[in-house]
Amino acid sequence: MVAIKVENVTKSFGQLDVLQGVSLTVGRGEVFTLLGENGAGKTTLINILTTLSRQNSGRVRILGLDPQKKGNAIRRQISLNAQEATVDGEFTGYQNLRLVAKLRGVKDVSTEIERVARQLNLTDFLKRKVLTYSGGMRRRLDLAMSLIGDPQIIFLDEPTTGVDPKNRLALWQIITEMRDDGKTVFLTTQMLEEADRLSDHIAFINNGQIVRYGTPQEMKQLAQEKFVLSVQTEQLAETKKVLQNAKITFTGTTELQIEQQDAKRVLLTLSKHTITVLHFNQAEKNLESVFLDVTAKEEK
Ligand SMILES: Nc1ncnc2c1ncn2[C@@H]1O[C@H](COP(=O)(O)OP(=O)(O)OP(=O)(O)O)[C@@H](O)[C@H]1O
Repeated sequence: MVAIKVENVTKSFGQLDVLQGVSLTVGRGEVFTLLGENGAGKTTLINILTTLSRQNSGRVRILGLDPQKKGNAIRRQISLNAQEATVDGEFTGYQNLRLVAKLRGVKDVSTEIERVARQLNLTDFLKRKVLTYSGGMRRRLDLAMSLIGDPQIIFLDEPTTGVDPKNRLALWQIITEMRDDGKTVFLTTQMLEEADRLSDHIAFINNGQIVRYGTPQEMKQLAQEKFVLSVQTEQLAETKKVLQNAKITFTGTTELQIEQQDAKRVLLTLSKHTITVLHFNQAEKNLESVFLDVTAKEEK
């Protein structure tokens, strides 16, 4: 079952072509993560999917519905947790939740508030003004507001930005529970570890297009093979010079990352210069290397 279908969507702001033919499909009940550099167009796409903005061309379906024609029906079934927390500091947690519950037309408001407050561990704080909440508590309240009214798709735009590691782990747990509960979660994040841990599928957006798509495992397999070289500290400066002279590219400062195709040449060159190699191992593949590969290739 498909929750979100996007086909060839374009969006420009004046001369700026932000989305240049984006296509993607998100299945029901999955956590889907959109990754991309700052300004890549993630929020622009979320705004289109959540009926806040319209594409210039292309086709969008949310739960089979066209946002341009069935905006109200879609808004009843989705929620958006935008980058800035939308909670009102002068209200108590309970009042914030009640406001959203009323706006969403929830029938049994207090039962619904109890349900989401329990889910997000907020029950003890509901009577306090939000002004007195810590940042992490505000974020949890903000997430609780997204769960009111039992939406089928939850859009989370960088939900853990500015959240400390302990609360981040708690939010990750909540996102996993949302998925286990059958919800579809559309996530954007700058944190590659977050994408890796939570997602069923990941898409990279670059230059207005989806340039990679797959499971976290598949994405990591796409990373280029690299080798990590370490030499004695006193030979490090000389090693770098020797590699530069041999026109072998590397990254890193103490441990040097080398492209797979240069591996043999590195060992030959270093042995000619009697440089002692301490380690020369295959680098661990992670999402960061895919991200850097993608952006570097596009820049080239
Ligand atoms: N309403 C607008 N008018 C003009 N330009 C806009 C508008 N909204 C977004 N942009 C531009 O479109 C580009 C994409 O912005 P968007 O907010 O979608 O990026 P993003 O991937 O969400 O970035 P970030 O990771 O920094 O949140 C940026 O260059 C931004 O300045």
